Amino acid sequence: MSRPKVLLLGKIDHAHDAWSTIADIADVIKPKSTNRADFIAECQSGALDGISVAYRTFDSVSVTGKIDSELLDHLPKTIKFLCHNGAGYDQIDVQACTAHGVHVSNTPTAVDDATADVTIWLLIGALRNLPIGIHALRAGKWRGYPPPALGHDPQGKILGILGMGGIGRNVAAKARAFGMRIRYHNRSRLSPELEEGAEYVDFETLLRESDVLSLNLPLNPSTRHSIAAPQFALMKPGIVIVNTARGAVMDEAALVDALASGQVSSVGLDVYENEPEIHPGLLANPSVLLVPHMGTWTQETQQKMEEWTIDNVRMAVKEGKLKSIVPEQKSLQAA
Ligand SMILES: O=CC(=O)O
Repeated sequence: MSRPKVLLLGKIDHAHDAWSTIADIADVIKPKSTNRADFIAECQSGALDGISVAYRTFDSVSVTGKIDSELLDHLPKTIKFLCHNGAGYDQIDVQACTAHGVHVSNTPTAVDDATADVTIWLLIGALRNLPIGIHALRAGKWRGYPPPALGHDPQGKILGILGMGGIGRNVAAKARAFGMRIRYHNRSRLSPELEEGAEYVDFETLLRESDVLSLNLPLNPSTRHSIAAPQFALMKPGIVIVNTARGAVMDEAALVDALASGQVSSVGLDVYENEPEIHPGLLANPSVLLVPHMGTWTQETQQKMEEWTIDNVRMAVKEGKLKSIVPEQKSLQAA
């Protein structure tokens, strides 16, 4: 019997030992292409024929483009599993994968601590006006007393969390240590054990009453621009917003307007609507805290994410199922 074939889209940077175990159970194929047109031609040439499982990284989008219907039409019909290294899988059209019989996995839980840590860092930094101080110091404008804009303490403030999955709950746990009062909105209310005292509120109440809003929801067609001009208008004036989810869950141009009017006093952002481009209005604003998509950017977490993805590849090859199939496809896989 011929050996299973696994397609590697992107590269393994950390979990080399775990990846080497895949070579024991399957032939690994790496595409030669460096752009979508060539990749499609490579599929058409038959070079990838017979693959049943693919491992993909976030950066491999530069080779394949989005995993959409067009691409799936060109991939060999033998592909049944797509193992994505990352928590967010907005580069993948899951509906199209389902229609093509491809099951998709991501890396939940592996990213929770690192992403929540950066969320808290951005939250405290934005709340305390640290960017203004940092800019003043670097511009040689520090005269021995802090710049005039006073920050705010987190203690007693309402933190509204939009999206209470693993990352949202981890943010809540960490924010409690800073004395914040936690409220959340989610597609569905959590069990009391998962809520751990966080108060479930409707979306509008979350917007109207939060002092700080943390965006921790996945990006998909129904969450795109969840926060746009009408939502900014409902918010408590002077709110602080933190986004470590995906840029496009918020309308970046409307955010720039809300900052200019003072409706939003500051933001801490790890993600942007058109990465790696950043709206010039954000770059020009000294009171916003911006980092370049570094939520999971630690040695330990990158290693965990690769190992998690490799576990999915191994299960797909050996058992024909995934360790962490994405929620939209849960019903397609028997427990
Ligand atoms: O952005 C990081 C991830 O989706 O894992």
